[in-house]
Amino acid sequence: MNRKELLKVENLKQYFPIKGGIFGRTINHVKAVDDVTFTVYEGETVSIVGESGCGKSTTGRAILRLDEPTDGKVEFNGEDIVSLSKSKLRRTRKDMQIIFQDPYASLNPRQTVRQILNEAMEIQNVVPRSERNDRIAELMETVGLKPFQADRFPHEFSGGQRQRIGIARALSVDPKLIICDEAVSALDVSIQAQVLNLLKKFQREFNLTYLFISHDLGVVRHISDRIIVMYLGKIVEIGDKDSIFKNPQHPYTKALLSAIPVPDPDIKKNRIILKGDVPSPIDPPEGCRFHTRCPFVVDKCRSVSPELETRNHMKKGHQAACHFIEEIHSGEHEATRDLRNVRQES
Ligand SMILES: Nc1ncnc2c1ncn2[C@@H]1O[C@H](COP(=O)(O)OP(=O)(O)OP(=O)(O)O)[C@@H](O)[C@H]1O
Repeated sequence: MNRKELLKVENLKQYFPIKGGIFGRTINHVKAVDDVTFTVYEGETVSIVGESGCGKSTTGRAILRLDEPTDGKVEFNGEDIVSLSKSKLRRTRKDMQIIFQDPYASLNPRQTVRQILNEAMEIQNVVPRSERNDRIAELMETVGLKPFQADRFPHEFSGGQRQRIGIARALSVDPKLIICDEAVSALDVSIQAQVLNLLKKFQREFNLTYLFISHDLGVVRHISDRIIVMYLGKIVEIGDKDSIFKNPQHPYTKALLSAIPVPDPDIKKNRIILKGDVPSPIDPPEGCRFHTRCPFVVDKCRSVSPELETRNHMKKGHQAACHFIEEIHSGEHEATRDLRNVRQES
């Protein structure tokens, strides 16, 4: 089946300047996103995962041009987003919505829900004024709220209900893509499940595409078709959900997954504890960015940056950026050999 490419991100870079000195000149840059390329197909959910600070949110913001990207290309529905004029961008934004982690911070506390939804439709000019109240009642019901609650203010709702309002606002303009930036992270687990199920239902009903940004691998496992793993501004692995969860290739992905708690105490996991902290994105390590924390590091990793690639034992579309994917997989990497020898000796 030929899937339609809805979003194409190519060599995206987002460097934030650091100003200093008495003249406030740019003295350095935070390389928050550094040469990121991926495609999102219509109707799928692609998640971006990784530790705090790896560049997930920055990627989402750069795609929407909430921050102007430093370099690279973002193509949405065949249109080059980066070179659009402000007025054309405003029109295209109708099709690309974002839901944030904290719905309270993103909803104007002085507006009723009706005003909030009205404003979204007004800006995008999607529903004639005379039909807006009907549309608002319909939207409220769609997200599991009562139409009369539209005359209440955001503080009169619970966290889960507020997130439903955030979703209603995104849906009000009939978008194609919704970027969910830690959209359920602040909610209780049971409410999280409700909101995730709602998002899945809308995806089927309205043929929506999601770019789902989250640090929570449990949530990501539930919602994703494909997963992108980021480390220090770069993609280290990309693949469909099963490939990533059942057959992770990059040592960083293996470490992330090994840290997920297992409910059954009889199941023992080989937890990979990463040494040290994530280095600064101002001065990222040479070669492979993960080498300072990698249990398999050898000299080559310190100088040569690995490309994303697929090896024979990997499924089509599954790529990882590590020089030693095959050796680690087969247990022939010198670090795995050393570990085995230690085990045999003891
Ligand atoms: N406007 C900005 N100016 C300077 N640095 C920024 C800015 N926005 C983000 N950064 C830096 O860019 C890096 C990536 O941040 P980003 O928020 O994208 O990470 P993240 O993976 O989404 O993590 P989190 O889940 O904690 O938000 C971090 O080092 C952050 O401090």
